[in-house]
Amino acid sequence: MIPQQKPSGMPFHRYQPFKPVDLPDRTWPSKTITKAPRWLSTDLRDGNQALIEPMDARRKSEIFDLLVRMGYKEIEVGFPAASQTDYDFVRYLIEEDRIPDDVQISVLTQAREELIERTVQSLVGAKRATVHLYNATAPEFRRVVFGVNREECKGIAVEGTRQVLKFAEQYLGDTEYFGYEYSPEIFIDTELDFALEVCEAVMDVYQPGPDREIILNLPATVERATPNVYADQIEWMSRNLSRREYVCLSVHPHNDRGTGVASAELAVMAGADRVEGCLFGHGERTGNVCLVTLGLNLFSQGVDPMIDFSDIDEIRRVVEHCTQLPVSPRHPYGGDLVYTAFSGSHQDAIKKGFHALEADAAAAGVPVDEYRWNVPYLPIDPKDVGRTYEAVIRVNSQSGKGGVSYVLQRDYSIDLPRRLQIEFSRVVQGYTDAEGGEFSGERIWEIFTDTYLSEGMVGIMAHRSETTGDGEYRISADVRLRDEIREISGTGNGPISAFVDALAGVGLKVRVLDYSEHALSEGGDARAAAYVEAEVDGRVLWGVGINSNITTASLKAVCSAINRAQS
Ligand SMILES: CC(=O)SCCNC(=O)CCNC(=O)[C@H](O)C(C)(C)COP(=O)(O)OP(=O)(O)OC[C@H]1O[C@@H](n2cnc3c(N)ncnc32)[C@H](O)[C@@H]1OP(=O)(O)O
Ligand SMILES: CC(C)C(=O)C(=O)O
Ligand SMILES: [Mg+2]
Repeated sequence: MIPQQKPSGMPFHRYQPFKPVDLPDRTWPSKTITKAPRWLSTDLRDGNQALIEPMDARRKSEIFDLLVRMGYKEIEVGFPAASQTDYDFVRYLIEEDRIPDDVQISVLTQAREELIERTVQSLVGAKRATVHLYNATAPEFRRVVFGVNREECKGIAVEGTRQVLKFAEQYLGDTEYFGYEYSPEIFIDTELDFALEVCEAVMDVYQPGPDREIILNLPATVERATPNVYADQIEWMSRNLSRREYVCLSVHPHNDRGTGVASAELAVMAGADRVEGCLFGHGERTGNVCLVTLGLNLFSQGVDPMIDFSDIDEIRRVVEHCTQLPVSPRHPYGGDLVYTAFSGSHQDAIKKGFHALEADAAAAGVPVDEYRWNVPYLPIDPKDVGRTYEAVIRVNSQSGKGGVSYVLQRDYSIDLPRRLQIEFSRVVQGYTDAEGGEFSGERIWEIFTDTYLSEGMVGIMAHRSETTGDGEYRISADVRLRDEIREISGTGNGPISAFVDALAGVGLKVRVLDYSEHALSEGGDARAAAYVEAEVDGRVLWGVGINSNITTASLKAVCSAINRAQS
């Protein structure tokens, strides 16, 4: 019988399900995103307001420069009426001419006259600037926070918009492009007809038109619904707003349910033109939607994100430094572990995938870096975001032969035959089980040399050989047998069989089952690795020899197999 789950005893009755939107002819589910939306980074505002230690001017400046370098063209730089630091930072950007001509900065304000005036004043001298005004419109906020009815709530937005225009006219005559953004905060919980009514009233004041767009930003201030509901809300607004061609419909998802990225993506499918978020998802509580994830999700679908993520570690370094918060090792695209496989079956598939990619690219005559990416378990090529392949395969107790042999090949050019891979991976498994944790390339090499290359009962000191007229191979060799040096000789059809014959003369019985070899390096000091699978005393095991002389390497491999049989 299937085990039965039991009631948790948790007070779930205190919560209500989110009401779906009645939109049976919704179109977004069959849409595909084919181009990047407009992005706005609010790292310096929403991101900053949620930090344990808000950024000082130097840190803000670092983030601003990073965003500009990455290609963000719309950047919310602060809440100037909040603090002197925020105000001064906006002034610094303008007065020190730090804002490129093609970057639109924006600043946020509550709909309160004195705050609006100070906010607009902070922008004096800016070539391009947007004032972003917000007021909460959801029923609970109208009732509890503001104590207003619908009409009064709409009045706050309308009056705030008038004041923005008044102060913009008073202070921003020299601004080449003045933009206006309005957010009905808590849009996600606002009755759709009311959100529409407020937005229309704001537009009636602002009068958007050709070359006078209005940004209507519809935030999931606290993400409370599944992403499909948010998408329905956005499609509904997009269909019902008047003057739609002059409206830039913007979304601002937070991540309370952990579905901020899905919400943003479905919202774009539903008609949103613009997305607000933060690098690595900083922002209030669980954060704003992550701009890195959104951008690289597009990239992974063959769509240009219009943002440069090619040095993801540098982006992460700056963000971690400025926010003083770490990025999770599991964070999509940027975390330390996201291009890493520890587990055996993943490593095996990745290793095969890399080989197939190289072979397919070569067959197509295309450089591998340009060839269509298709490697199991790796949604994008780590190199495309500036990572190397070094950290892709890492070894612990979950790893299999693929991982262990990949590391040996990558770090030491050792290309183990398949059955030796299996044998050695069991050896490594014994250590990982016993010691736990991750095993570095050096540690694996140490185990490899201890297992196959260390001295044992028998060792080869020197050898001489000749081929007779009838093709027979004769060898005489000086071997160390326990503590004695012995000269032994034998014949065969090659060095290995002749050596095996010679060993039989001193009572060491070996039957060679398989043999392979390869060069380890190129040039004058080239060394070779030889691998011998042998039956010794009824046991089948592998031996390895490494030497600059390939014959010596193969004789060492035979000795290695014998020594292993003694252990
Ligand atoms: C969803 C968001 O992220 S919104 C952005 C939130 N960010 C911030 O708040 C950071 C910056 N804010 C601040 O530094 C401060 O709030 C300040 C300086 C702007 C204002 O501070 P204070 O004047 O002390 O007001 P406080 O922050 O307590 O705001 C509450 C008052 O403003 C009103 N209010 C809040 N938001 C708004 C708004 N968007 N429009 C109009 N009034 C508002 C409240 O109803 C309340 O009024 P009351 O005092 O009459 O009850
Ligand atoms: C000010 C608004 C846009 C906001 O940050 C939110 O609603 O989350
Ligand atoms: Mg927000």
